[in-house]
Amino acid sequence: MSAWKRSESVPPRIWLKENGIVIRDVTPDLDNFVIEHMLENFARDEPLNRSTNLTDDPDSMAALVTLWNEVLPQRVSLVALAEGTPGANLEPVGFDNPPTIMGANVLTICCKNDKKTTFDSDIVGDAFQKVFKFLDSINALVDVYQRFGVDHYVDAVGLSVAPMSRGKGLGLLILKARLELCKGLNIPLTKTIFTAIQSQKIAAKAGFQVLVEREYDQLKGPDGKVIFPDMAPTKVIQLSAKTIPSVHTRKQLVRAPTIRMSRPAGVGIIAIEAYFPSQFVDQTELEQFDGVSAGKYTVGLGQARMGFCTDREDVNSLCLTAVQRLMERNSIGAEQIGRLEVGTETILDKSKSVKTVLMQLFGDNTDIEGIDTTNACYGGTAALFNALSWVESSAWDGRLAIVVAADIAVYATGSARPTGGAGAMAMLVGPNAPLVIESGLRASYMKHAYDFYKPDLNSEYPVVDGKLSIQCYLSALDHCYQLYCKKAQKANPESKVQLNTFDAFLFHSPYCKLVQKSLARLLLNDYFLASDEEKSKFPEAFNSIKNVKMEETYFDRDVERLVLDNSKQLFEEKTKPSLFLANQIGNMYTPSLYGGLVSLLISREASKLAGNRVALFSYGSGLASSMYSLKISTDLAPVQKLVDSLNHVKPTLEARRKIAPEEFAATLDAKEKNHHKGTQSSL
Ligand SMILES: CC(=O)CC(=O)SCCNC(=O)CCNC(=O)[C@H](O)C(C)(C)COP(=O)(O)OP(=O)(O)OC[C@H]1O[C@@H](n2cnc3c(N)ncnc32)[C@H](O)[C@@H]1OP(=O)(O)O
Ligand SMILES: CC(=O)SCCNC(=O)CCNC(=O)[C@H](O)C(C)(C)COP(=O)(O)OP(=O)(O)OC[C@H]1O[C@@H](n2cnc3c(N)ncnc32)[C@H](O)[C@@H]1OP(=O)(O)O
Repeated sequence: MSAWKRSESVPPRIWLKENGIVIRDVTPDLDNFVIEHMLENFARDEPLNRSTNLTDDPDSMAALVTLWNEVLPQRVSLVALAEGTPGANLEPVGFDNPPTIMGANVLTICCKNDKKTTFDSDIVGDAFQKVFKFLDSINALVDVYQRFGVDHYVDAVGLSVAPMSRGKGLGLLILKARLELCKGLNIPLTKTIFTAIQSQKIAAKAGFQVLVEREYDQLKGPDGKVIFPDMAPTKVIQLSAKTIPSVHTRKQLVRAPTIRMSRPAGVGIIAIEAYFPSQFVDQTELEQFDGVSAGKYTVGLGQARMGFCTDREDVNSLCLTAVQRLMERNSIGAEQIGRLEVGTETILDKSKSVKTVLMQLFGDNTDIEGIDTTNACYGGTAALFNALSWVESSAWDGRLAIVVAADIAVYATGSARPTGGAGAMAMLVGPNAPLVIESGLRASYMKHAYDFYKPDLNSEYPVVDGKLSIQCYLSALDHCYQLYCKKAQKANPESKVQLNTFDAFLFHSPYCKLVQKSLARLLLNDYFLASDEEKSKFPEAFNSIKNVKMEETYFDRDVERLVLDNSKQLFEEKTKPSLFLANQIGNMYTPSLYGGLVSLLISREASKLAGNRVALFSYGSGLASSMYSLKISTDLAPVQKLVDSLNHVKPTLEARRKIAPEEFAATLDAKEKNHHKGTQSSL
């Protein structure tokens, strides 16, 4: 039997929950129940067993029990239970509260250096021996270690669905759960000999590739007789395998020297949840109400609607809703979370963190690291970086992390008021993610500045120097982009990073017009970073800016117009789709950049997102900024799942209530009057 051992840092878990069915690990308390189920169903109905009348042979039945008893302690087998029945919530089962098993898949890990399995000949019955030897001969037809460049994989020692539950897609669900288990345990491949027509059909649906196929009626023994007669309706036996795309195989690891063996693979964002208030003010109506020229907010700032909170919501409630919905939508149990990070600049309490408020959602699981992180709009990114570092660290225990960025952005009356907003974005972080954060590629720029700050703790409103804030933002962008390009070039001298390197460029969005100017600013950077030969490929008009100094161009109208005109197409393709929520909700502060990510994900079909490389720029006044990048998985299924989980965003946004500017202003006045005057308990 294999020497492989499941790490104790991956506790027993539910791998899939769908249609009222839970597919979970087989824990020791379930072993005997699973064996009983397998004896009653698999031993009787599996075609080879049926053909050899295995159930009539007590020795063969005993051999099966021995086999299952040997592999179950590896703790990779799966059992399907109905939600709400004993064991479905991972609670222990016993003879007082026995589980009702709907299906099971006994699984084992095979390692390259394993000794060949042998069984005590005393207990090997004729039927078992016949089946076992035959399966061994099929296995010998292909060396999966060599073929897939792996040194271990998951194999099956019996798949069964109880007769009452057959014909409802449960077998496929079990195979899908097996793929989740492989991902969770970092196993790059699963292989199985599918002996029945039903299991061959579900294997094809789960994405298994047939490696070997033999027709039963052509398989004859030395006596010329068919070895397994009466196999109808099954005609063939298939040996099939499926690689787990987000788990790196040894071959892939050799090709990518930057990935250390000890790191979990594909660390990034697994799922994301968007929450925003259910009312908004229309920016055209706000222009009229504020008495400014028509178009100032809608064209000048590029904003259509601004979401805002009434006094029924605060940052705690925004975060509670976003985190709870993230967990529910993705069937994540409280026990699966080991770190929770909050990024916010909306301070309700000078000591108690929002994170501790969120602990109400985690029941008995009090072993959750993380706390709040604050620096203007940058806190969400700092929180994400913390979570990623934890997953890649020696402290990681195999559980997932949640990062939530949430803020209520409100300004005093005046030119900044139309640049408010509110919302929360919660992200599930872990290995084998569909959005993998690129490792070793981050550039930060941090500096002391008073462009936007909140010195008055009795007021929700910031003090803001509008012009300085724009200059700080654009200067931080220049520094981060240039450093990112430099670091990327150092890591890979053969490829130069430019705007065209990325399929999408996402920015923190204080207002959409600044983001358009920011993308244009990157074109200016590309020009200044270009060699003379590359510069000659830019439009001739760029010659006029050959000798200007970057730091003198923040408010230079001619330079701005030149780069804006020449980056229009790039903006439409790479950035505009990510401004959907920013345009409809406004500046959410910490969630703004992650609202950009959600907007990108809902802007096109999953097939057009798969494989995309995305750059992200995060900025928080004061100032802290970073540029980093992520790669969307080329495996369509997890990307599709992520995109599907965001189907609610557009309809929810459309269902918001429009509030007249008068009522919006009155709401903000009331909030201003009552700010920090309430009791200690959150609404
Ligand atoms: C807060 C953060 O999230 C951190 C950051 O990123 S800081 C960087 C951004 N800063 C902020 O968001 C701070 C808060 N907001 C503010 O202070 C202000 O809203 C602001 C500075 C952004 C704008 O203030 P303002 O005084 O209204 O600017 P103003 O220059 O008159 O108008 C803005 C734009 O609308 C245009 N405009 C004005 N009236 C217009 C009209 N009727 N039709 C079309 N456009 C019009 C202006 O030409 C200007 O465009 P350009 O920038 O291309 O010249
Ligand atoms: C790894 C191994 O152990 S391989 C051996 C598999 N295990 C066994 O044979 C044990 C006994 N059998 C079982 O427990 C179950 O039949 C399982 C686990 C194989 C499959 O269970 P379920 O998920 O309920 O399968 P279900 O009855 O829905 O059939 C799967 C597919 O086969 C098709 N199918 C069912 N019976 C037949 C048949 N007689 N002829 C052709 N196709 C059939 C079904 O239509 C379905 O295809 P569809 O989804 O395209 O409609």
